Amino acid sequence: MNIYLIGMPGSGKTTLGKRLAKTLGFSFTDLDIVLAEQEKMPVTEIFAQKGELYFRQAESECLKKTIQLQRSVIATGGGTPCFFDNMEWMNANGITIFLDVSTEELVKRLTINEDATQKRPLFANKSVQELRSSLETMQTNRLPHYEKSQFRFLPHETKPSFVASQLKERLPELFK
Ligand SMILES: Nc1ncnc2c1ncn2[C@@H]1O[C@H](COP(=O)(O)OP(=O)(O)OP(=O)(O)O)[C@@H](O)[C@H]1O
Ligand SMILES: O=C(O)C1=C[C@@H](O)[C@@H](O)[C@H](O)C1
Ligand SMILES: [Mg+2]
Repeated sequence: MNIYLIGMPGSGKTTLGKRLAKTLGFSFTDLDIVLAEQEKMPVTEIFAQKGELYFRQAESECLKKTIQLQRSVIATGGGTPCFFDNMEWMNANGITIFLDVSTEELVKRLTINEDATQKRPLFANKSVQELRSSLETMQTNRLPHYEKSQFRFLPHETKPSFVASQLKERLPELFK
């Protein structure tokens, strides 16, 4: 059984994912990294060279291959739950956790330094106002998908020990 972390870019999937994996004794997998390795180019390049449709199809295939993993905390891409049957598939095959972070908090996190903005292709080269506006639109469109997750945590609730205890309380059979 794998755990899928879901949420907007900057919502903390990688940060929590690595720590939660350690706490639970699971491995950690970053779907964007697996996809980049498979395609032999960074996700920014896949978008730029092959377009979004190609990216989304490859992403979905890559997601489904995670069925082969056991006991892994998987950070999904920000858009993963919003395409094809990905969200339903994750709910049917694993535990889904939505990291629910406000637009204002995302703006802060994504503008904290140049690196934070540039490494996220959907937001590079935007003013703070443009960034806020695209995050707002994106979040509104994506929320109906994210909300299908089985668990939802706000930023102050993402201490790995707390998340682990909530998972064990609701799904004790999985952690025996
Ligand atoms: N609970 C938290 N409270 C405050 N800051 C946080 C929290 N979790 C993560 N951060 C910070 O927010 C930023 C984004 O976190 P992270 O890279 O883990 O997000 P992500 O969801 O993996 O993003 P992406 O989808 O782009 O890979 C980092 O600077 C991280 O230190
Ligand atoms: O929010 C998104 O649509 C994306 C987020 C990243 O994790 C990558 O999966 C890619 O840059 C697309
Ligand atoms: Mg990440």
